[in-house]
Amino acid sequence: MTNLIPIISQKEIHDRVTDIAHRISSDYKNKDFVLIGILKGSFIFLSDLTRAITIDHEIDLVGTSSYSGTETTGIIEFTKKVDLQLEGRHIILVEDIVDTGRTLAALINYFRSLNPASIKICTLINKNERRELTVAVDYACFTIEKGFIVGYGLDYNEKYRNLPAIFDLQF
Ligand SMILES: O=P(O)(O)OC[C@H]1O[C@H](OP(=O)(O)OP(=O)(O)O)[C@H](O)[C@@H]1O
Ligand code: HPA
Ligand SMILES: [Mg+2]
Repeated sequence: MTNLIPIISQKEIHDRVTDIAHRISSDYKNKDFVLIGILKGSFIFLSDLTRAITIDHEIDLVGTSSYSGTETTGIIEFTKKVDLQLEGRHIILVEDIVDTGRTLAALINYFRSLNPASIKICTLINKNERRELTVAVDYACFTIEKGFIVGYGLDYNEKYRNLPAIFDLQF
């Protein structure tokens, strides 16, 4: 038996995503920058974030996968690489959640090798309880201590991504 406990409403998500989009719009004024969504989990956050940013930017997507159930396998598989040329450009990696930090640590290594002008991290949820690797998060909509989170793009074994709000999945 699992239970879905509501923790963040659609209105709270909308308000925070709008705030972060405005901060990015101000920080990147007159800069050439690319939002890079990390699939699959970021697809809903990315689509709301990009539409709330008020200045020109481009979008690319990278895919990684490492979770089985609620645990990381520790192996970050790349399921899709980027298409755009990123050398000399400012990039913002857009995540749904930073948990152990392993996915972002692997991605930062990959993106550094492409010689961008800068790399920043934007996440919907920054979750501290299981952090193993230090990741400098530049923009976080929500910081939470613990739980396994689903909805608004986040899944448990590929389910619940379609839920419009954010829930703690309890077992
Ligand atoms: O900080 P970590 O412990 O590495 O966890 C965070 C990563 O795990 C999830 O991806 P997942 O591998 O489940 O792929 P998905 O986005 O397709 O669900 C999530 O979307 C993040 O990318
Ligand atoms: O709490 C989580 N929920 C969904 N996917 C995840 N991937 C890492 N942590 C999580
Ligand atoms: Mg997942």
